[in-house]
Amino acid sequence: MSQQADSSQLANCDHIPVIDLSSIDSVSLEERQKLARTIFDACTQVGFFYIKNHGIPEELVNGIHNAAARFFGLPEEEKMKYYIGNSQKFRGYSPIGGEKSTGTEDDPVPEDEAVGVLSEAFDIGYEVIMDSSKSKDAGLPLDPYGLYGDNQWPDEETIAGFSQTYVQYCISALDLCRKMMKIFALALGLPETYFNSSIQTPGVTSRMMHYPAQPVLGEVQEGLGAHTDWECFTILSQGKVPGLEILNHKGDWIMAPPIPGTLVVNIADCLSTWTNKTFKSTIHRVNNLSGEERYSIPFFFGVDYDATVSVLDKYTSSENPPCRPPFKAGDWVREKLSRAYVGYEG
Ligand SMILES: O=C(O)CCC(=O)C(=O)O
Ligand SMILES: [Fe+2]
Repeated sequence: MSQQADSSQLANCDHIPVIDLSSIDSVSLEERQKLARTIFDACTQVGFFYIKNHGIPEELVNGIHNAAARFFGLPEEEKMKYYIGNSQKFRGYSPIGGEKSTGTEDDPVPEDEAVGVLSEAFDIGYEVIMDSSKSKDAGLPLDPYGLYGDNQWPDEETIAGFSQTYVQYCISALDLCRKMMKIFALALGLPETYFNSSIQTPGVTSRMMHYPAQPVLGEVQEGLGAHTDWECFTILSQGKVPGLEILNHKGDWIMAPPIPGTLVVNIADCLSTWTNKTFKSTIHRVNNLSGEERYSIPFFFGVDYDATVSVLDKYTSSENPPCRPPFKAGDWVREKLSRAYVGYEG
């Protein structure tokens, strides 16, 4: 992996910075620009950073972790009522071994060698009620990519308050993501509103994940194989148990252990593409060697599925042509999802 990955997928560091987001809402442009410069450095050197003072209330973070532990604690046949294979939009429960390591673009795992991962997941996608910028009766856009809607929520009798808890978390996370897109625009020397027209009905997904403890690195399946994320960026709440690692340019896996009061942000493929890979979409994986159960909640923020992701002119030159031709975000995400599960293509 480390030999083949291009440098835009490798962190150029030995540690992951912690960034204080207190000034994200500052009325002072100067303060916001200062924050944007710090974020630019983290995105171009590491592709990962912790955020503190991020504005997602602690009780929502604790609530979503409790909901995840309750969901994964259900008997297998109960969880399978929400099996992802019932959905044409990649929404629902994927059992242990149900997802496979697909590798990265530069180093894909061949289809016949892909191994099921040692984790189980429950996946949801964008709903209008998760979006504080929308009225309750706003509709979803036309969806040629088959990715909006159709969440399979467990009913109240199975887990009381589950969907409300998850939706509340998503509202708060989505608000934060919209603010982050403004700071990213500023960091790239663009107007803060640059991405606004592309995040009207953003391609948001989130999942709860459960990683059972694995005894020894390399002797059993990985919790989650080496990969990059596909959307614009991810906000990850990883509870109290370590397991996440990122790959650096020396080929070392750097631990990204939980830091109380913080969340982890990582840049993903679409935002990396916009910047002609100036922002790193860094390779990461999960191995839970802690001896404890690990739960995490990634929140993947993407642009509208119908938005075009296209390398910004300012990041190209005759020596540095666009890394990819323009593409629709929905095409990109659906293609990746269709390869991620064992025996299921959506
Ligand atoms: O569980 C984690 O810490 C990371 C999960 C992750 O990388 C993913 O779901 O893409
Ligand atoms: Fe990831």
